Amino acid sequence: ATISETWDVEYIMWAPDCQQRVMIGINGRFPGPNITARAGDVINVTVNNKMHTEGVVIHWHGIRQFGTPWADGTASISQCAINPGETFVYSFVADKPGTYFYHGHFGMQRAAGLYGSLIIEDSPEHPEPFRHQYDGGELPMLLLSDWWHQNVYAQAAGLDSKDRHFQWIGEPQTILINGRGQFECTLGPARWNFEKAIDKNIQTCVDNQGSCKDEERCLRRSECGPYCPKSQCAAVVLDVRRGKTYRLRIASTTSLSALNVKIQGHKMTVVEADGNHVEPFVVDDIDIYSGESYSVLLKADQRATAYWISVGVRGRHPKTLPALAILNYTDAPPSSFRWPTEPPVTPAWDDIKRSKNFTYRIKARSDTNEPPPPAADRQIVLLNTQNLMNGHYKWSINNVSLSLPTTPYLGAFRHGLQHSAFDTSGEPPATFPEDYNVMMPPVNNATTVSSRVFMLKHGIVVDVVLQNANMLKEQVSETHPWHLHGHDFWVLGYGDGRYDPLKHAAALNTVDPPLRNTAVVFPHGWTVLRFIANNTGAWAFHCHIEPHLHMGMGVIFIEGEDKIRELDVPKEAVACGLVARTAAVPLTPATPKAPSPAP
Ligand SMILES: O=C1O[C@H]([C@@H](O)CO)C(O)=C1O
Repeated sequence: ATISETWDVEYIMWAPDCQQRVMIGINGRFPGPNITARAGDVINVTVNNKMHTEGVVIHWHGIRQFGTPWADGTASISQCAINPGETFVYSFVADKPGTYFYHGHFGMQRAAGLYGSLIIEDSPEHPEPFRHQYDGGELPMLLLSDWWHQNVYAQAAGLDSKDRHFQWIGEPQTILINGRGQFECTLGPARWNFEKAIDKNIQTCVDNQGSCKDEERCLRRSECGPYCPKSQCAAVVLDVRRGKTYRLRIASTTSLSALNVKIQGHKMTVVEADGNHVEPFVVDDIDIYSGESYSVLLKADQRATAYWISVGVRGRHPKTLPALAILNYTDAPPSSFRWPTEPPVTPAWDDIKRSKNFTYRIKARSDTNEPPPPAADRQIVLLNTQNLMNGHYKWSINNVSLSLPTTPYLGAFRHGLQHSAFDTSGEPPATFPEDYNVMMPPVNNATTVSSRVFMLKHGIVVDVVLQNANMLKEQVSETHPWHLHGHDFWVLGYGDGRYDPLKHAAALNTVDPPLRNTAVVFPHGWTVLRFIANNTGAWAFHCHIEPHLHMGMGVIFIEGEDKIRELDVPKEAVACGLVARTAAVPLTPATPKAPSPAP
């Protein structure tokens, strides 16, 4: 089947946390439309850029884009930003079942609200082994994000400013669940919604479109600031029936925050991560980093009443209240209703040991496991450091901070213009000095910026060692979730301190490592990944923290250079910069070739 959507991307006034701001919406709403497809379907999304003053692209996070690298939606990498007033059609195959989302990938547009959920259901050709284990069906997916009152243009300007004018974005004002949160208000609006959930006689003040029907009544009911006029911030309610088991999809598109999801009185069985099956394991709560997704099985096996779902910040000193949603047993007799006491408390933000325990437990599912190739053809070591360049804060990889060219890499390689489009003086470094101490601030904190790329021969097996380090300040190192475009990778292992192949290589897991598209590197630690470079294209690999990518925390892989020259890249994907001015070969017509299935 073919799923077709037409989207107008535009600035909208919206109140995601009960306070109205300008956001980037799709078809007049935030978050954008939910897309549901079946594995093997073709998804066509026509994007009209209705913003007057900036370009836009949409990235389909977790979709590998085999044969359609120009549809990956990364500005300056896989395509030109769609100009104001212009249209671009994304057409790609929903290659495998799983929990995904989409988001803007130009500037900091994701943090401005440009995102939505993308669910790919299984099919006879791509069955999910746990599909018969949830007799209650699926609950609405929870897409988690964080929200700032300062707009992203101010955030970017602050990050770009020099010396003492540098402004870090700080902690978010509000955590959002499906684009809804309650600023500085833990229980008010959530509690109102809670009453509504357990007593269907209390009429909602919100119509199906999310606008206000009865402003006055809702204002009276609100316990925490003006609520109903901003009914866009009403808490999410998940309805269940006692005795049934449900599938709950959870994904995080946060700009910064690592989160933890805890459902009062209930355990969860983790079965899927980033569209891959994991060996089922039972938890009280789950950690989720930006860029990750999970499916959990949830059995409604408690007393029939209503329960809180808390989403709290981990990994950074929180200044943000946990977000709340409600798990509501619809078969609760009114007489059995009891206010849940307090929402459950998510684990301490700095209990890194607990975070590691959770992450280390994730393994490939034993009955569908496809282990990685036993060895790699190439190893790339990526040291992550915070640096200063002429007074500007940067994040660097082996002392090189990524700066994107104006001509997208894919277009430059397709048309043989790479030597004029960006720095082809060689690859960026694939290692760092022996004597670098990852436990200490950099001795020399200067860095360089560059648009250089790693060139990967088609089909080779690549190992990446992500090496974390101390920041500019002593005794501080942060967690970074790294996301790879165009691929899943096997996560072979994690460890503390500096990765030493002599000591650690033998202990890497090549038996049942999980396949993922996002993996964290813990403070002062390392993570080793393996992937097969079998997808011709230009792919970003970067920290999924929006301000960190903005500050240069990423690298580019060019795969199958000669095969890129043969790709039928649609003209409108890359007709900007040098390609528009000097394309040496004729641009192919605007009709994209039908996307090909995964190899
Ligand atoms: O890039 C970052 O900058 C700040 C801080 O190091 C400087 O204010 C922070 O926490 C980051 O992750």
